[in-house]
Amino acid sequence: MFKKDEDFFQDRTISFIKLSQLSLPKMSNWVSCKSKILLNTPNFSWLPATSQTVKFVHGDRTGFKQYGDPDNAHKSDSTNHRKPLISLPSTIARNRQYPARLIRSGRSREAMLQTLFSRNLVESTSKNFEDLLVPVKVDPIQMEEDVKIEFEGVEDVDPKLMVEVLENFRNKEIIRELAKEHDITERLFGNIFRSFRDYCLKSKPLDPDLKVIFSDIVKYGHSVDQLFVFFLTHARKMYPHLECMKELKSISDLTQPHNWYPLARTIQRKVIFHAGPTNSGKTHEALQAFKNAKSGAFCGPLRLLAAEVFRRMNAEGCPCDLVTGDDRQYAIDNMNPVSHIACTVEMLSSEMHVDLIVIDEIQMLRDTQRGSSWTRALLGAAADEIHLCGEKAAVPIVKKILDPIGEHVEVKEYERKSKLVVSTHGLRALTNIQPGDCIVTFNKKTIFDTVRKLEKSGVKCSVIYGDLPAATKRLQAESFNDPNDPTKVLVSTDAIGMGLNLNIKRIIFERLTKPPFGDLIAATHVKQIAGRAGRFASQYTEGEVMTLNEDDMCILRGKMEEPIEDIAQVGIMPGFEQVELFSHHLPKATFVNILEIFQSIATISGDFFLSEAFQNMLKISKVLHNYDLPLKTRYTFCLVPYNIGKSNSKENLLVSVIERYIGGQPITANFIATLFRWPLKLGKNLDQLTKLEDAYEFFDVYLWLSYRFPDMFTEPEKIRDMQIELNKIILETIRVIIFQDEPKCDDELLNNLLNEEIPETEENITDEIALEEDFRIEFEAGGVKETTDVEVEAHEEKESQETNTIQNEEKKLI
Ligand SMILES: Nc1ncnc2c1ncn2[C@@H]1O[C@H](COP(=O)(O)OP(=O)(O)OP(=O)(O)O)[C@@H](O)[C@H]1O
Repeated sequence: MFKKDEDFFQDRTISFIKLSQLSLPKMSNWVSCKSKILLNTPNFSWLPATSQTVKFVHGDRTGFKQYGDPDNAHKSDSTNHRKPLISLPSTIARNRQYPARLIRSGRSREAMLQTLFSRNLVESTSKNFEDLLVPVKVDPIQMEEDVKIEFEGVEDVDPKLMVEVLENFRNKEIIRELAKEHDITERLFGNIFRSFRDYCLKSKPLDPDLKVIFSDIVKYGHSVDQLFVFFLTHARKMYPHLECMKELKSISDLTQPHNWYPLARTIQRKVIFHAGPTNSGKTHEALQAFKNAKSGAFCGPLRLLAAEVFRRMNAEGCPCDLVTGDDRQYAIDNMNPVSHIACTVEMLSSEMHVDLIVIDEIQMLRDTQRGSSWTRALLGAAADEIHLCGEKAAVPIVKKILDPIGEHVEVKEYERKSKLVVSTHGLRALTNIQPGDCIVTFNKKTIFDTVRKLEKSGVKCSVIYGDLPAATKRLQAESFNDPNDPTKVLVSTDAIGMGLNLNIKRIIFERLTKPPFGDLIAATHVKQIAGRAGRFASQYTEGEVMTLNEDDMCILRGKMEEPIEDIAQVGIMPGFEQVELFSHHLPKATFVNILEIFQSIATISGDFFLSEAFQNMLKISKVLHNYDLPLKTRYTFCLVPYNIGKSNSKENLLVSVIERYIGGQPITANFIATLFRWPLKLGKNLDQLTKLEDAYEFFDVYLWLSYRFPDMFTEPEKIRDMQIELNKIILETIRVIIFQDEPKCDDELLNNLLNEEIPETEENITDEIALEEDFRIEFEAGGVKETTDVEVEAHEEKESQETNTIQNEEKKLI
């Protein structure tokens, strides 16, 4: 923002909704006439550098005239004596993913999350430590009359005096401090004291040592402090963890993860960081070193990428095996492993010493779900030479993490090999699509809507999105890449963002927001996706990036210019050894309890965060809670890459498999076929397609388990055959949906729920009218068109009906 702009805001204390580099004033500072949004300021010199892309319009109430040179717009304004009119970027205004009312009220994303938390839609992740401790009941002694005689000789103390003594004990400051030193927190102290008092007052007889202490305190004025030893013994019976708190804290100390990898710590590793933007040849360079090494491992972020390296290495005369969670392929055979492997990062063993290891897309360290796998690979890779490839933003954190080990990081910087330009305009209409275009959206329904429109006008498309089986993705990518294939356009989610080499000429963002909260996508993400255009050595050597809607171009420019912030924290996850040690110290605790206690007392330094994968592990551990399984088996099952989320059917599938496992019966392909009522039928809509994809995902889970429990998951080959069959069904279903059926998948439930009521203040209503106006510009296959007032009313009517439906759904849910 310009200096003068800051002054402007300081004068007027206006608050902002920050949209990347484009800062808009709070909606209350925009006023609307019926069909336009006016900026309620005397001038608009405040607009930030990216403002040249904001559409400046002025004129009458119905027309939208655009100034070619917005920098001079204020001059026009001064001559015209009219307030300037600005249309909001349509990503914000048109996109219902970003709840309009929240934008209008200036409420933050945090506020949205709070709403979700308060509705229990998002689970709170970590519990208070004390909430997790289940006290063991310590009952007062109740002995038979004849046994009591043995203890006679020590005088009974008057219970009233005992109460007094206990009260003094409880209220003494030094006692509290002593308790704290033994890890007895205030809250535990209260619980323990109540139980201890009951024990002292109700035990018949009270054990003689304790009786003597009470007697001495009452008769001879001894200090109540003498009770502490008995209190502590009682506390440790109630809360066994108090006896090993030091050990538990030390096991859950995650501040020095480099010490978890003894083999890597015996090697003086040479670390080379290939840093640069996408398509700068980083991976290519690292792969040259990989090929020339005597032995090596390549760790990629995706199965597809690992498989690509596996194929490429073998084709280039470097024998290489493939190891992913659910697949193994060999240059020779499984009895003769070769010295090079390509694997997914999760599969890298820290107990295998090789000459050289490549860790691709190292910036994934910051990923909330999978980041811990990169941290593990970075610290645990047992090789003489480590090659890291990724964004420059990861260099400082990598150096910081490796510093305590004394490892120096040599940084090699790269420039993008081919040109990538941000277009001067948006695509405006699907009719302007060209061969080599890739439309990127973040919603499956939009993918199919878009493909249907394109196919209707004779444009053949490939489709790629995250849930699509890897094999289907590969086939779709191959069709798009093949110059002899009629498929010329790709419609995809951000699933293309990493590693895949695709023959893309232009990346076209359908929108720049991402479900479920409708956040604007981060600059790093935008650049990563945009970088797929114009790959070096591909069919298109120059790439271009644009948005579908003209109005979103300003945001895109801002994102492409935004510097990428250095990574501040990386993911971390405890290993089996730590969980095992915990369970050794807390033999009576359940596995769920062990994980929860671990999470609550774990110490993590500022450079790390506990991976969200830990939450998934916790979720699966709750599903397995009632089943009797050895610790290691339970732990392995909990690591299964299966995001059960809130899906009952996914949970039931897992339970069926576990029950059979516990019953000692092998989990055969036949059993799986029965579970799914195989053969599966062709789907006709998005819901049915999702079910087919879920089935494919479960087959992947089977394959994953078959490598861990080969004696029980006995028929991986048959499952692979079923996957091939299922892949055909999925491809055919996609075709059916595109050509015949209307998708029936509703918009994200969460988004609907986010459109919660906000008090209808005058300010909000004004803003609402203003925003609705912007919905008038809608993208259609025929291009940008202006809507008439009648259409606007019809649109408003529809919106209001939708709101009622949403509110009814909300009520039902609540
Ligand atoms: N020196 C080179 N000679 C031939 N081809 C190259 C060379 N450098 C890069 N390439 C090719 O250019 C494409 C992009 O290179 P590469 O994948 O190494 O880039 P990158 O910087 O790792 O990008 P990303 O981070 O997006 O994966 C690949 O197809 C690669 O094979």
